[in-house]
Amino acid sequence: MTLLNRKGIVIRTLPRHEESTLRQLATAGVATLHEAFDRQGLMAPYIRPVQQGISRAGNAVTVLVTPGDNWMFHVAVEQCRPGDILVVAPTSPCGDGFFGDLLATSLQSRGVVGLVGDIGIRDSHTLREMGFAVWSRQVYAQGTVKETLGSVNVPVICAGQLVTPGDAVVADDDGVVVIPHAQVRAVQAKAEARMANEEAKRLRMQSGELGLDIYAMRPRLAEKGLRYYDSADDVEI
Ligand SMILES: O=C([O-])CC(=O)C(=O)O
Ligand SMILES: [Mg+2]
Repeated sequence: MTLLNRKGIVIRTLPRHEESTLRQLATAGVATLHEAFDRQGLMAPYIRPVQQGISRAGNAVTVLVTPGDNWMFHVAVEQCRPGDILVVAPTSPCGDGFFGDLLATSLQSRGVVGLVGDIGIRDSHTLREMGFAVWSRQVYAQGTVKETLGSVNVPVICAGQLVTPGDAVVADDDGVVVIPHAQVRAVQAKAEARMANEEAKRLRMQSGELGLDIYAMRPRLAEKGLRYYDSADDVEI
């Protein structure tokens, strides 16, 4: 029986990754991991960072919230450990300001590396100042209440992606990617190979070599019918 979007539940345990794995994932970054994961795993592009230049990877602690109600954040904080990242999904679309610097302070004190949510957040200036990394659908000061149960650590759909507690969630300036726990090792290996390959290409491009030649693109472009002319006058009408 799936617990997807079931309310009124807190699961106390989740599978977690080694600190070194999370560090490597954060270094690889969202674009590389998405490619290494067969171009899967990306949350919708409306999820944006409130800061710039920060890359984070963590074990997903999921929070299912009712629109306009941030009660479950306080329940979630207690379940968090160092290296976790909070992933928040409302049961139906809501951009209220569920989260701000006070909750961030609480999460930071437990070693949580950031928050990703299909929600609104507030206190964005203070969040940047305190270095707590946040990715959200919008910044909106609208306050929320504490009346309705949601859940902590049940599977949720966040900005188009299924997130199961313990999945690796990686976020940077390019967006957010979710890698299911069991696939992290394989994706990480592919990402390492891809980074080595890109580094070799980067060196060749730095020295002025053309992508056209590095990738041997000329025959395929010709096959598709691409033609070169010395001047516009030479193009037959
Ligand atoms: O407390 C709230 O409702 C959200 C907030 O602004 C904070 O965490 O600072
Ligand atoms: Mg606040």
